[in-house]
Amino acid sequence: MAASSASLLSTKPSISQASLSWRRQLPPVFATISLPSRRRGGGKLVVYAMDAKPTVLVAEKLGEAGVNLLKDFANVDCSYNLTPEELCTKISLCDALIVRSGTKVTREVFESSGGRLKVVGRAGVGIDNVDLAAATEHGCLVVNAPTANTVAAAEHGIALLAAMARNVAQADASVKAGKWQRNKYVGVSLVGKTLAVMGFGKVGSEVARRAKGLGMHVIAHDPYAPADRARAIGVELVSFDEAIATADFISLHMPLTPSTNKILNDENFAKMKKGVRIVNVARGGVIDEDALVKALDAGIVAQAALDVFTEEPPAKDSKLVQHENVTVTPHLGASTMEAQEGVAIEIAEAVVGALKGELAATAVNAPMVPAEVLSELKPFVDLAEKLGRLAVQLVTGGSGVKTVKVSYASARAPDDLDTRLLRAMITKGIIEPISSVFVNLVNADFTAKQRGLRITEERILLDGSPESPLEFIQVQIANVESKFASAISETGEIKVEGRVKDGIPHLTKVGSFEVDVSLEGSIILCRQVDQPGMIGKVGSILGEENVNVSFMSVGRVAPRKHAVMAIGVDEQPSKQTLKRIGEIPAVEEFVYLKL
Ligand SMILES: NC(=O)C1=CN([C@@H]2O[C@H](COP(=O)(O)OP(=O)(O)OC[C@H]3O[C@@H](n4cnc5c(N)ncnc54)[C@H](O)[C@@H]3O)[C@@H](O)[C@H]2O)C=CC1
Ligand SMILES: O=C(O)C(=O)COP(=O)(O)O
Repeated sequence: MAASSASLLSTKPSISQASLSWRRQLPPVFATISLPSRRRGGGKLVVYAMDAKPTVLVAEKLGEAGVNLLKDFANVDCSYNLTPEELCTKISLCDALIVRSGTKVTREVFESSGGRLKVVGRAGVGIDNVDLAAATEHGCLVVNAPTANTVAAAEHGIALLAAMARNVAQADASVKAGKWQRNKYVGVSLVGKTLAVMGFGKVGSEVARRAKGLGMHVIAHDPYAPADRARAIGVELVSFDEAIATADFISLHMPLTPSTNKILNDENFAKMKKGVRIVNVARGGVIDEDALVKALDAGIVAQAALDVFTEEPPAKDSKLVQHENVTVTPHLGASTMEAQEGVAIEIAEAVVGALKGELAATAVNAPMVPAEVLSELKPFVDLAEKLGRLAVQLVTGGSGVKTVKVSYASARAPDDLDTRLLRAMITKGIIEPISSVFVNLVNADFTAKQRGLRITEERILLDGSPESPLEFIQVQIANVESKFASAISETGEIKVEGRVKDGIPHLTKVGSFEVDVSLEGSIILCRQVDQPGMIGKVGSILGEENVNVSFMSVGRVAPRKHAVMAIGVDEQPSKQTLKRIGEIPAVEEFVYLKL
């Protein structure tokens, strides 16, 4: 009697039963793929032998501990330096992909995966190299490892700050070239200088803390950071203009987004103090690199220390890289032994968890639902999908399935019930039976919007003890006709309602008829004139046709008037069986619904 359950990341059809996992069986063959690329001599790439385990492609160097964790659960293919074409070719055989900043996970990658790719793990923080919109549209979860390299990045920022101020890199090159230029490489002191930290998140605040230790006066700009967190480490949050105009040193720590793209540009360099020094361990794209070269040449910017570039690696003849007042490193911020081990474990755990169907705490493009909330909601997740499936199968015509109202009846306070998961599963239940797309937690809202399906949610507040998160869920589809007229409620919508009883989802209302049938197997709904012997008649037809009945319930308006009988069946009845049921004189209408 295990409840079959919806899969959070499942492809269609949902395979798993009694769990939230979605593992797919893979064909037990070797795959040999011709590569269009010139590299590897245009040869053939043997991908790997496959078994029932999922396959994880690790496309960039990942710490050993992480790879070992992955191997316990999956086939792991470590293939580095793939061309975009090679990546697109391989990806159709992979369930997960792990990258760092050096791999562009483009829309083509998702399109080439043919729906198999279920999770992209970014072994680090910045996800600007992953096309998130495409991932979401393809129902692919993106997870990152946001904490394990924070200190490494902050330490690298401080290393660059000090190295720049004291010309360490330039002086080193000069000594190695046989020179001894003590006067040329006189530096500037850090103590007492103002450092503006742009982006006061994890890395930015660690940089600020360390810079305070060096005796600097630290200010920060971050439109979204709480002032009390800054105050707690003695940092004042200021406006963007104030930060760049008053700083002796500027250290960049914001993500690359459309609003931070080239945020340091001609206009903003012009507002800076002459002789300002800039450190960038965030993303190259936050600086307009041509504008920086101009500002360096004009002496507005005295020096820059850069770990990141718009194009990586930058062109060999890049004026910026070659500039004598610029110190560069090849995107080393996260590259410490410790950080790489930490990041590898963090991402491997997140990817394995996602492949098991668990919700990742570091999901970038899906709601994060804490484990305890998830386990509480699990039977309702199943109920939600099944109600969606039932409701949509009752539709026969009208203006199309466009407006769905979901009501959640609960004694919990409204902000104590996270309905995103339930909404996603109702959407899955509604869309999948009538289309070829697959829907999961990641792409549910997107898919609904794309199909013009409007899902509104309302809460029905109940009195009583809020032990269970929900009493019942109602799904109503408006402006449609039903193939089972009795499913239309007094207000004109198709309406189904369900509850969870002993952990099993039950259908408890169809239109205005109360029924009670567990949502397992499939269901026959039958409206009849309420009279003795009906249960026996239908039951014996099903018995004669070898269809096992798991549940039967009758809901009636009043004795001897109309009743709706809900019959749970384990097997799909043949057309002949259904015809025989329809021919029972008292049966007014009936419908067979697949769960
Ligand atoms: N060079 C390297 O190897 C590494 C680079 N990074 C990069 O460092 C950056 C920061 O990483 P975390 O601190 O972990 O991220 P985070 O998300 O903790 O912090 C980013 C902060 O930037 C703020 N922000 C967003 N838009 C802003 C704007 N327009 N102006 C000012 N602040 C803004 C956010 O509110 C947030 O507080 C990211 O770009 C990340 O990719 C991180 C680790 C290693
Ligand atoms: O975590 C980040 O955002 C980084 O920039 C680190 O990049 P990496 O993993 O070293 O390629």
